[in-house]
Amino acid sequence: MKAVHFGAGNIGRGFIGHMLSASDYDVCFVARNPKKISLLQKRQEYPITLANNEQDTTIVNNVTAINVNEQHRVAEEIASADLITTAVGVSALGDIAEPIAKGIYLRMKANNYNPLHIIACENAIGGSTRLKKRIYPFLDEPTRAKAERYISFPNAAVDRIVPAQNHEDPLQVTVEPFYEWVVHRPALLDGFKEIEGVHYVDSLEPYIERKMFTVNTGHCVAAYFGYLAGLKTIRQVMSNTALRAKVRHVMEETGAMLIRKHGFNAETHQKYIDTILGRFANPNLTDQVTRVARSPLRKLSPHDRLVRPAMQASEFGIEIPHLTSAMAAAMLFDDKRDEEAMKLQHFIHEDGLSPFIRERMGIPEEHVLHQHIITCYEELQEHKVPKVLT
Ligand SMILES: NC(=O)c1ccc[n+]([C@@H]2O[C@H](COP(=O)([O-])OP(=O)(O)OC[C@H]3O[C@@H](n4cnc5c(N)ncnc54)[C@H](O)[C@@H]3O)[C@@H](O)[C@H]2O)c1
Ligand SMILES: O=P(O)(O)OC[C@@H](O)[C@@H](O)[C@H](O)[C@H](O)CO
Repeated sequence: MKAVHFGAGNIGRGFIGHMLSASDYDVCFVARNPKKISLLQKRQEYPITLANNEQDTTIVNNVTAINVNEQHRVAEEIASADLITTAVGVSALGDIAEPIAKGIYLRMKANNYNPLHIIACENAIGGSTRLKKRIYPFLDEPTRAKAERYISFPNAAVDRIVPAQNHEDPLQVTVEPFYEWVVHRPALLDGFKEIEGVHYVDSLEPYIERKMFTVNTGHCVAAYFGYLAGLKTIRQVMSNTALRAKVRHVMEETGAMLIRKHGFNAETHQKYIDTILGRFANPNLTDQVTRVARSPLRKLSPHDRLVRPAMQASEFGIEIPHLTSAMAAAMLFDDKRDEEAMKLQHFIHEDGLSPFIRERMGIPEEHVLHQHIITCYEELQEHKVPKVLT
């Protein structure tokens, strides 16, 4: 069985490539970095190290790579693949839509009607569906009709913390021991080769919302408050009693919403939160605050980890003072190396807070959260150091 994976970055090598290879898939990475591509082609394997006390290392094998710019080769790989996965960042899905469409066209022209599954492994709700919407406009009508029959786009949730890497070997990747990959089972076609360790579920929404609104909400809260406090790593943030409490409070607020919406058991959910706090504090993992805070416009967008749980909690009448202040903290993220942070600051500077909250976060003026966010923002701006630290 052959898998084509777009993006040979942290999660691509550190999680998806590893899982696929362990399930006897041959993995072809479609990548951009020429050095990594040439090393993957030459070695056909790379080491992955667990961030535990033993630093357990395994070798991921049966891998190779091609450059995304070699359009014909990419199309040929897709034409003969059984599975396509992506981990390029949700904002980059549009960039890989046309190459994938070209592969689908070639596949159908060659009358390859074996089932093909395309799974976006991004931090987004409905990531594979979004990718499908970007691919279809590149297909002509007959190819689209065949794609409807023989190609499926199961949505998924992926969870494993893989920080930015800094090894002598550019292919080596250190990952946390924990992992969870959940795939929407009803979207699987006959003939799908199951990936070992993946959890297949009939309804994905509870899983993706639980993951994004606990792990990712809590993570970015640690990052945005940590940034304001001048801290560099998530571990440092978690060592600060007040900041750790802040992260926990936010996860408990989103937890109240998730428990109400999905009927989760409160005790089990609390254990889930405790496990995540432990993962963030992992002494063997160094994760930069700026990586976790990256792309604040995406993180503050209406369907992402801050606004969506906040709006849903509001609908249930659940109070969310900590989550509200976290949104304000995100709006103060001004790392000059982050393109979205610069755009965010430019927008707020030129147009003001209220238009930003209305237009980019999708929270209208009349919504109770709108003014609360402004109040929190002004407080945080005035105190510079977050109040939780004083
Ligand atoms: N790192 C994590 O802890 C983690 C965990 C779960 C999910 N995710 C999600 O996985 C995705 C990737 O995150 P990451 O941390 O691995 O980032 P990353 O920057 O390490 O990897 C992304 C890779 O995609 C490549 N890429 C971008 N555009 C491309 C294109 N057009 N064609 C081919 N390759 C392209 C980049 O060169 C890079 O190597 C994101 O959606 C992220 O939210 C990350
Ligand atoms: O990848 P992002 O930018 O959506 O979010 C940053 C981190 O929170 C994220 O990468 C986590 O490490 C990961 O989602 C854990 O499963």
